[in-house]
Amino acid sequence: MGVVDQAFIQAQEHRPAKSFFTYAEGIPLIDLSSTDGLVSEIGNACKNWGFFQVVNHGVPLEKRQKLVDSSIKFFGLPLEEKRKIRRNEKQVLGYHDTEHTKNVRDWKEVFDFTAKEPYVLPASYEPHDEELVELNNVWPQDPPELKEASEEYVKEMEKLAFKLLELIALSLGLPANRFHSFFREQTTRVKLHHYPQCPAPELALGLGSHKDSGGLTILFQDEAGGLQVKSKSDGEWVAVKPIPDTYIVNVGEVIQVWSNEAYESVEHRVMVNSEKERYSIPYFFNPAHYTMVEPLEELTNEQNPPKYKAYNWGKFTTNRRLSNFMKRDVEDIQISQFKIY
Ligand SMILES: O=C(O)CCC(=O)C(=O)O
Ligand SMILES: [Fe+2]
Repeated sequence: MGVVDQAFIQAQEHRPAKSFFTYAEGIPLIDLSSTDGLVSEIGNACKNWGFFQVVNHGVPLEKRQKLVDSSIKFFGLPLEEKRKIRRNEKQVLGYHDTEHTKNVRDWKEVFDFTAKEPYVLPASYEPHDEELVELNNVWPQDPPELKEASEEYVKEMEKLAFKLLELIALSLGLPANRFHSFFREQTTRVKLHHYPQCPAPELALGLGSHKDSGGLTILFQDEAGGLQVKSKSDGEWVAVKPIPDTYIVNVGEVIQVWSNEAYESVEHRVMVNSEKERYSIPYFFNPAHYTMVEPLEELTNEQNPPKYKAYNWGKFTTNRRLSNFMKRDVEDIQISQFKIY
């Protein structure tokens, strides 16, 4: 064993280059308060990048700060304290410090909660098992304000999520509310992330390269930075510059499939830093568990036939969650398994 445990070591081709602090131009910054051309700006950003940042997003800064502050307090507790609300295979909400992405351990600790209680999911990913589970959030005793901060935060975030969803629908030439019914019941989740300083940032990643599998992700990252996105134009990793009071938005694989690949979900990862720790909070806006995800009829035709077979969102996410939780011998489930060639 070297400075960091073997479980964290990325294969050579996944190790981060040293270009951490060079922020490339490109990731669009969109002002949500503008009335002119907003829909086409969103459409272009989704098409060309799959990622964009938004300002004037409507989420009050103090609500976010309250959650960030309570998250810092929580992660500052001794490990035994945090492990009292430890997540497990069945209870997927709570604290977790051994998350894996593609079978390599991530240099981070997390606290997961659902935006809508109860969180309803299939009991297993086996296709014929119809049993469901209903989960509720588990809050730590300390800090006591974490629960309230989280509950207030998700109320604000939901407004932003629906606004973005409408803009995306319009940009695809659909009615603004085209996606709403999928989100009437949701499996929306939030993750508080803490990426501690890492003695070997050239060998490990805070979060390995992946695509988000759900609907939309709306991410807060603090000023430490570290998020990188794989550019669609040249395949290079581009760092997303932290800009105060903005959110980073990316389309997940569910939108990729609904849009029949008009919008693609893009790979991203998090680099760690030997000097600075980092906090981030992704909000994963996800449809109801029973949603059958498939290309929308309006967006397909004879020239552009559906590129995917329908799949069940709940089964998909339940399967994927298991790989995040532990190292498995099998590869993670991928939407490419539903691709029609
Ligand atoms: O921490 C971040 O900046 C990114 C988080 C992320 O990509 C994820 O949790 O899916
Ligand atoms: Fe992600």
